[in-house]
Amino acid sequence: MTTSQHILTLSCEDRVGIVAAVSGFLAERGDFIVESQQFADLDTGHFFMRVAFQPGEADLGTTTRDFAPVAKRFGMRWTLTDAAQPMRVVIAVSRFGHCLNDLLHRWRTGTLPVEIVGVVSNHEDFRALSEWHGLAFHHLPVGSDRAAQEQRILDIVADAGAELLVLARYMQVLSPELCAALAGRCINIHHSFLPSFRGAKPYHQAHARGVKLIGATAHFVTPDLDEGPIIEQAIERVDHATAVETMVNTGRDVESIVLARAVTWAAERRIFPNGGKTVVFRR
Ligand SMILES: Nc1nc2c(c(=O)[nH]1)N[C@@H](CN(C=O)c1ccc(C(=O)N[C@@H](CCC(=O)O)C(=O)O)cc1)CN2
Repeated sequence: MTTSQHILTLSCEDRVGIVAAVSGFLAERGDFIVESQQFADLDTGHFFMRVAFQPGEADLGTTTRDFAPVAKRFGMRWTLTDAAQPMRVVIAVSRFGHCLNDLLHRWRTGTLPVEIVGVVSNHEDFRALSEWHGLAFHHLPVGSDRAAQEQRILDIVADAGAELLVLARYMQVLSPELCAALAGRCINIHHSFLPSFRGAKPYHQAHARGVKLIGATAHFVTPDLDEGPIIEQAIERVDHATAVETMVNTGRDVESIVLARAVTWAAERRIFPNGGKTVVFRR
């Protein structure tokens, strides 16, 4: 029988005694720490911590109630979740389906710790694939009323009880209002090694520049295009003979791997926004 695990995440202004207070709280209750990571950002004075533990007697609700005074004492932002409850995710896609297909395959084969609860798109291309996986597919053409289209996206995310929106090559720039509504819970895969080659057609930009490495970047979505806090990146070597089409094909695999890692880490509560950057407690 798998033993349940709870995940505590917290961030606060740094000071002496935070780790002792957290581990002491858990030890007193017979909670068994399985994994613990913390980071003190000496530049900002901020502290970040993630603890995965096998609970003793108390259930999630009781531990949540009992931890609140500790959190208050340190002015923490914190979450306490049950690792057995997968994060609910909506995926957005446009015309390139390799990242969507990869996420759906990993989910269906049990190698992506999420519950995918819907797909939205401004095109019809991936309705069949989504419905084959038994998922609701929402075709939301941008059209003239962008605000209404974006409100539909928000409604679908809310109605599905989704905690995360994944832009899996969704090629529409989200408005500042939508970015604000989804702050810290909308991840995009950009098909370049940011900060190089922002915007549309990054492989053509890379080819024209004659780079020797191409890559992909998963980042939180902010109003400034491709400027959001970076979560994960990866690269592949190319050379003078690499055609742009080959770059696109090579890039697809890198994009899929980078996005799957970022979604996995988000689902495992390993990612903390830290100003314009992130703290990621990788396994
Ligand atoms: N507010 C944000 N929205 C989006 C971001 C982001 O970082 N902030 N990332 C993009 C994805 N993306 C690159 O990764 C990207 C998407 C779209 C464009 C673009 O120029 N789109 C054109 C329309 C293109 C089309 O319809 O095919 C446009 O919107 O005018 C550039 C980069 C997702 N959204």
